Amino acid sequence: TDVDVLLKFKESLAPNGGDAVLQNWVAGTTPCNVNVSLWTGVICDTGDVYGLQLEKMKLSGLLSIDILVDLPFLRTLSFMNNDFEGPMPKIEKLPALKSIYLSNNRFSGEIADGVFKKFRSMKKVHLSHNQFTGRIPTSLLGLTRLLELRLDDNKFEGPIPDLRQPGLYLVNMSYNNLEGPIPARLSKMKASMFEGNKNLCGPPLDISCGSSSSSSSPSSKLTPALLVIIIVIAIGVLLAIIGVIFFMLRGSRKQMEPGLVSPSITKKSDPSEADKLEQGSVESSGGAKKVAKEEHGKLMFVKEGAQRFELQDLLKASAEVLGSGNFGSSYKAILFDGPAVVVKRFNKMNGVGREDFQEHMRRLGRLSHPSLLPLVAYYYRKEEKLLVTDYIPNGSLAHMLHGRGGSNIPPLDWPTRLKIVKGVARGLAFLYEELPMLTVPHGHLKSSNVLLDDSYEPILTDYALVPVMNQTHASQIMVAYKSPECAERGRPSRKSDVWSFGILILEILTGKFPANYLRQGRAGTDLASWVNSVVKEEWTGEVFDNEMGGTKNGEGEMLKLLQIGLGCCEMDVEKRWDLRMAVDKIEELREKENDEEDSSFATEGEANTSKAMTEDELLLSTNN
Ligand SMILES: Nc1ncnc2c1ncn2[C@@H]1O[C@H](COP(=O)(O)OP(=O)(O)OP(=O)(O)O)[C@@H](O)[C@H]1O
Repeated sequence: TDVDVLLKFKESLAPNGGDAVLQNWVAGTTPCNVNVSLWTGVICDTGDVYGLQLEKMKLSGLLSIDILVDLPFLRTLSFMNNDFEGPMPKIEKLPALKSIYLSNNRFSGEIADGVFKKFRSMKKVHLSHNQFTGRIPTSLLGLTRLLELRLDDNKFEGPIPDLRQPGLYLVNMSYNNLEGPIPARLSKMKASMFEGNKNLCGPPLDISCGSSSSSSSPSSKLTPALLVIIIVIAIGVLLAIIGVIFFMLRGSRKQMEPGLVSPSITKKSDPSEADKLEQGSVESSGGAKKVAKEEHGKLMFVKEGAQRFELQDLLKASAEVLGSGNFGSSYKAILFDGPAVVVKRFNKMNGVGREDFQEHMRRLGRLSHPSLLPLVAYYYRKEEKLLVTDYIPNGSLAHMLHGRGGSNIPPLDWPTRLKIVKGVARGLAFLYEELPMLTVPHGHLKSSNVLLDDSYEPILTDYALVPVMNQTHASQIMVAYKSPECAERGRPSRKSDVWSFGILILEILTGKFPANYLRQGRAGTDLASWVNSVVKEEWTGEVFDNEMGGTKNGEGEMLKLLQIGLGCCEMDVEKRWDLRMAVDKIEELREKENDEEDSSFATEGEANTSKAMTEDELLLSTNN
């Protein structure tokens, strides 16, 4: 049974730390109750074991995943962020897997070329940050449904196989010893996905492949006989192409009826999107179909220990509209015998397949940090998605900064504002660490998405949603996508969230509301002028919110925070601080100045911030 298999697996992990972390894997109990997982790290689908997610558990030693062959519904395995070592685990024994995550361990050695030969549905292969050597297995070429391939930070060598999968949208080969041309299919990916290699060439890198190939095949080798053969082959190929085009034209003329032609064209032009749209209904395995049926109309709980309720309970509960945001509406619902929860209804996620959605929600469900609002449950239907979280009564930072109106709630003082910035910084650092696969781990950091608890500690919400967003909407709506690099080049970077954080810091310090700028389409440039105005005012000393109390002896620290904000708001991504640096500098801040001046700040920090420039340079850089 599943229990026997899992217990055997636990036994294999026992000397590796498994006993300590898998304490509730106990004989006589069951791992799954329908879709609710009762054993740590087990993912359940309609009572079956669908996956294992044993991440960041300090597990070490060898990993014997071949023990798991007797779990017929096993489709996903993750052992990321542990300390496993030894050769590539025998994943080929589990050919039904759809995703395998082994990143951030100490696996080593060569991977057999045929390892991926038997997989039919493999979509995600993550092997980053290990010590794999040798060539990249060419059997990856046969994974027709592959979406994500991460091999970065290993010691792979030789050429990159000619990957051509249409749905492949994430590839990271950086920091290996790879060489040769980058396959044409990958030429539109970010250059950073290939950096740190010995000898890769061709787009997206700025290194041309020309010189090495011409030196290896000098023209002197082209004897007249060889030339004749090449010409004959070329003519043959040309004739064949003309023939194919001729027949295709004849065929398509016959079929050219509008209603029939357009759907197939749409599907072919973006197979990954079509694939995603159809997931859930096209799945051929009985298991997946069963899931689709069972889950229909069901709330899926991801937070351990959360009080359970049904969708019906939510519908019956008294509800209050909290607001209508960019994604849809948010409601507060007070359950009959339970807590108040917030239900956020998303209408911009329609392109996401059920499995991708579930997988991401489960990942979010496992995140636990005092500065993050935990996801409690989700609801998936093709046309509609709901996310359920706890209700936080104190409202948002946006409300506290800009919406107190005539109420007698006092304005936030400097120590509280600093506490909020520190909490946000820690939450962001946690997201960056836990979700290294996301370019923008938060994606939507703004003051209405920073809620405040009773003691004004910040709680971030609406984070890490980019992977389940419709990409067009993500780029139109999400705050990180309003960063200058997105406005200019249409692409976010690892520092786009830092930019949003910088804007938030400036908002907290100045009390001004950047949302007016964010709403406009050309936010990158409009916000640049806002930052610019902040910079100008700093020089006249009027930049800080005059409602902010508790500033006595804190002005120096406030100024430092302002510099951090500006360092995060650098238009130029290269010059912009990275998150780690911002977080470290924020942690050093105090409410009041000490007598001894903190010199470390001035050296490293100022060298990189706008503050180190003259006013003219500053205005120039923010105008760019
Ligand atoms: N869990 C929660 N507890 C209390 N208030 C919340 C909660 N989640 C959201 N809110 C508040 O409800 C209001 C609506 O939130 P919603 O997330 O729908 O929109 P938004 O944050 O204004 O915009 P966007 O859709 O771009 O995130 C906001 O004022 C927000 O601060």
